[in-house]
Amino acid sequence: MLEEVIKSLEASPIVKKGDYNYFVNPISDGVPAMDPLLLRELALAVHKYADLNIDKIVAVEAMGIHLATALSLATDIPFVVIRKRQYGLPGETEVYQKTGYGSSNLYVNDLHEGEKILLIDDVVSTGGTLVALIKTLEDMGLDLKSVVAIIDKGDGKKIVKKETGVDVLSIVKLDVIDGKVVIESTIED
Ligand SMILES: O=P(O)(O)OC[C@H]1O[C@H](OP(=O)(O)OP(=O)(O)O)[C@H](O)[C@@H]1O
Ligand SMILES: Nc1nc2[nH]cnc2c(=O)[nH]1
Repeated sequence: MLEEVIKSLEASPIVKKGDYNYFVNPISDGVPAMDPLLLRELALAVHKYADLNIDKIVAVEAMGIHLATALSLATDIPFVVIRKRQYGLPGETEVYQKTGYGSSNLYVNDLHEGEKILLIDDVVSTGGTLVALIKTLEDMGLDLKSVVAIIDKGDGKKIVKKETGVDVLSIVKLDVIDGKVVIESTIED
């Protein structure tokens, strides 16, 4: 079921961001172009393995948005985006996000105490983004039924588990070794 996903990830070029080995892929960058077959494989895999007894899908800007959109169309569940833009709307919550190569603020809107959600992002790597978001969303009283990071890079998922106790659902586990993406396992193994 994940043939296109694996083929595409193994072909990812690596670029340096300082010391950080950053793979470039349609799933996580929209570059090169995303083959709809690949997007469909991802949506089907999340549909199959995630808890979809939820009120909302919650996407992290930018590269969670297309994933949330595909899942929303497949399930008829609405989605909301955690943005990098501040709106200043009532109840807006700011979250500081630090990755292996940068940082920014994220802004949570239209999520309310007691709602059941699925949080989705493309990659977990240092865990900085998901750890900060999980802590904030739990503090807000949200019920995180599933936390999805399509790609678990390095120790990403392990770090999130250690810092928050949450099991991230990932579809592919990979690492960058000697300048290449190496797939270590998939959810189908
Ligand atoms: O586990 P971490 O080290 O936090 O890395 C994961 C985060 O890095 C990327 O976001 P980025 O901030 O680069 O934004 P983008 O989605 O706009 O590309 C990715 O989309 C995740 O949100
Ligand atoms: N595309 C991409 N996104 C990331 N987010 C965190 N690490 C990475 C990476 O290596 N590549």
